[in-house]
Amino acid sequence: MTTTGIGALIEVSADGSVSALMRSTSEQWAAAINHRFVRELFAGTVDEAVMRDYLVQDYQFFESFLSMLGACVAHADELDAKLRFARQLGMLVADEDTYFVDSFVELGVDPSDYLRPELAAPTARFRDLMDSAVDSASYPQLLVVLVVAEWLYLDWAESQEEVPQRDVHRGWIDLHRSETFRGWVQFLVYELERVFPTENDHGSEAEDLARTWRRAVDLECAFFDNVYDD
Ligand SMILES: Cc1ncc(C[n+]2csc(CCO)c2C)c(N)n1
Repeated sequence: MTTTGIGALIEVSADGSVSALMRSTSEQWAAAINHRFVRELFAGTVDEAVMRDYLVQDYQFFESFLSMLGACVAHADELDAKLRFARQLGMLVADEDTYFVDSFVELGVDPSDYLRPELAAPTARFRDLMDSAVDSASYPQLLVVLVVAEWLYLDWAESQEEVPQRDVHRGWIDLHRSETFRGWVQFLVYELERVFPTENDHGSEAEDLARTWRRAVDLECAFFDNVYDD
């Protein structure tokens, strides 16, 4: 076992499939975890409208994300894994949803503004990608999207020590950098390595998964870029 450079908090086998996926997107990954939004979040200087916009769009992302976890309860190939996904769903309802709702109050965003907003293009594309993974009923496809979305967030949240003062900023960082969150990401990575199809048996399935991986990393960058675009 060894670690890669970026994503070093998580153990991956150096000659495994996940390591190869990681290498294929190292530049885009680095661009995402060092994004202006991340730097301003740590500094506590994110413009109020940018923070509002980001969280409103991310709440829409969150909805499809929950569907993916539900699909993993349905399609994981082992009982232990199903139980792990079910526990994560329960935790998200308690912690993540509470953060969103409290933050919308702090930022003065009404339910009418955050429940059915117009989707930005990256949000719509991300939702399409997640909804396709759900429709595929394929555990590896679901895992690829989950690993990118969760590992990349762990990576940026652990990238700096000092946290900002305000709840809305600090809370978003803290949600993604606990020991528990790291354990969850490690679980996802082990699962993806375990079920990843071997080239010989399923060459085209492996290519499909690699495509999904690259698309997810690109969309993470686009999701951050979008809040500065208008
Ligand atoms: C665009 C975007 N990508 C990834 C995440 C990460 N994420 C989604 S749900 C969740 C809860 C933890 O299991 C986390 C960390 C995000 N929020 N927004």
